[in-house]
Amino acid sequence: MKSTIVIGSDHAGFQMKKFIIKKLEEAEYAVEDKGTYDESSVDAGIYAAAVGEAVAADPQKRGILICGTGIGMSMMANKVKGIRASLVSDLFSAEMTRAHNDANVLCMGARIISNYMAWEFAQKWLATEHLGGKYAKRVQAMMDYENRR
Ligand SMILES: O=C(CO)[C@H](O)[C@H](O)[C@H](O)COP(=O)(O)O
Repeated sequence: MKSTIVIGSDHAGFQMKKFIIKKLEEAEYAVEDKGTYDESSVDAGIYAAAVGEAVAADPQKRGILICGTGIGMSMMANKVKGIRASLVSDLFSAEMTRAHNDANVLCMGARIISNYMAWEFAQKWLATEHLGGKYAKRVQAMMDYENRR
């Protein structure tokens, strides 16, 4: 069964988010949209936290966050315990952030890449499994550090 995708954006990412939701639904993913719901100016962190908390609460879910650059979204999402959010603007990183880093949230910048690039990266990210082995040990070390703090 396909993962449920929890998605969020600020005003700068709103149009790209609409495009990605349509593509996800066409690809038969269940989508939970945490907002924002129009192009009025908002603070991205609210939506990053909402998506991060939903993904942290359910390991079956994956998150996608879109703002102007993806930077603020990734910073905020990574403050949620259990979240490994990656800012991606190329296909290789989209693959590696799953294969090596087991990222559970994908962040992209609507002022950096096109809608079609974002969908290519999202598809690659969703289709790639974590490789486990030495990479799982490294991810676990990261999570152990988070849990000790
Ligand atoms: O990093 C960001 C959010 O935390 C963004 O790139 C925002 O989308 C960007 O800062 C929004 O800028 P605006 O001038 O308010 O449109």
